[in-house]
Amino acid sequence: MAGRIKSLLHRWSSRVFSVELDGAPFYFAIQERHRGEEAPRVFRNLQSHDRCYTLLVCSRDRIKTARFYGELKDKLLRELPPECDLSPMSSFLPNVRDSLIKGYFLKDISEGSSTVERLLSDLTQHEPVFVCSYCKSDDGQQWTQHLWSHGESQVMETAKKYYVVPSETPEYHPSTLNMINSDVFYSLDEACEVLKKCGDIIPEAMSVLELLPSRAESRNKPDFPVIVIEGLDATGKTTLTESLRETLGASLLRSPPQCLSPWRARFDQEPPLIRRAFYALGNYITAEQIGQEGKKTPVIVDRFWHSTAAYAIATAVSGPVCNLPGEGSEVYCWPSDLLQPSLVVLLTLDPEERKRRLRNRGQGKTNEEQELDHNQLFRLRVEEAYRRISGPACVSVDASPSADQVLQQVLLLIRGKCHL
Ligand SMILES: Nc1ncnc2c1ncn2[C@@H]1O[C@H](COP(=O)(O)OP(=O)(O)O)[C@@H](O)[C@H]1O
Ligand SMILES: Nc1ccn([C@H]2C[C@H](O)[C@@H](COP(=O)(O)OP(=O)(O)O)O2)c(=O)n1
Repeated sequence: MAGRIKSLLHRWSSRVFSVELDGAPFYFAIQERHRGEEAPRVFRNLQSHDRCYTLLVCSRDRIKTARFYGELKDKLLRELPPECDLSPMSSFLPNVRDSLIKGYFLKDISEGSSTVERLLSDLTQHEPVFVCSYCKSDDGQQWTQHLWSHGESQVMETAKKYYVVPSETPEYHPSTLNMINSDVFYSLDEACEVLKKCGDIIPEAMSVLELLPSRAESRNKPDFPVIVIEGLDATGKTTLTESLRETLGASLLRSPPQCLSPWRARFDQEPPLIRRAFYALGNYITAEQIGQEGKKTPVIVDRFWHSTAAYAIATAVSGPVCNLPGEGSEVYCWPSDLLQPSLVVLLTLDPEERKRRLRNRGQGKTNEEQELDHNQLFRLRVEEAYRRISGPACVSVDASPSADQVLQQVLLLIRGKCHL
């Protein structure tokens, strides 16, 4: 049996299930004996004839799993009767790294069960999906969970029923358990491995790999200072980086680099695992260019690893800032094989002023940038993740004064730190 499937079933009864309803997670666990606990929140208000299912996506191939997770949602929305409700869910072993398995929680309040059950049964036989169904116990108070048999692994546990009980909010938000090398990459090799494995399904991945430096550690340590400018969209990075280039006679680079532009939209459609590996590789290509340019002049860089990591972390976690990995977590550490800039400046801006600048500029935005607009919590998570990244940490600069005042402020910082 494949490793991931084995680990799913091994300690099955130690797993916690998290269902996200209206943006808030509800946790439940399973146990063999009926101990009289009340039913978890997600099951209250349900009638005996309502049917609930969890669908967990898990296979030995993590690329396939990541892609199928997205495809499954489209398939379910297309094929399920309209009386079905679908919410994101996950299952994990509390505080155990890489134990998170993502899936969907399905509530079916339609009259007949056959369409849904046929669809789910078909999925368990042919796709990397594990299905559990839930029934009200004989006394009408408790809910029980049954794991369905599965085509790939011939699960033997199906006869066993478990009682469903509420579970406490875990110490670490479940999404943080699988973050390292799935959402954020800490070496060129780890990110490359993901793209290599996608080569046969995404031919563009091979073109990206061809652009990569052969080795990560910069063979060309820059002689001149390297200054990175970070910040959310419309905080003034383009305006500032261009002024810095002129004032300092510097080279201006960006991440992702220009040479990746033809493929960016393609990778933006992919699930986080693949998309984040693409952006991570962009930083290594930019680092190579910094090495070249930094022999001749100071280098200004418009976005770099802070952006890659902050957006990835903030997207992987949902809810308020307290769900982020704690300050000082290894998640925020700079990759040891990536060139370290001399200074990283984070432009900060009041959300209303940022919106005004966005409106004035009036260009198209990435989905993530649109998300920043109408999802205040997401914006707060990105900003906080930026601040928590270390090695080098960023220095915040208020970007609300005039463009010239911001430039002067940043020049002061550069002169203080980089002896220019
Ligand atoms: N300090 C500033 N004060 C007022 N407007 C600014 C300032 N800096 C930039 N802008 C304007 O705000 C908009 C967004 O700036 P831009 O440099 O394109 O941001 P980014 O590159 O971070 O997306 C542009 O229309 C720009 O002219
Ligand atoms: N070095 C980088 C740069 C951007 N990204 C990702 C993070 C966000 O999803 C987008 C933001 O990029 P976008 O092009 O919208 O930003 P600008 O308009 O250049 O300010 O790209 C990244 O992961 N790594």
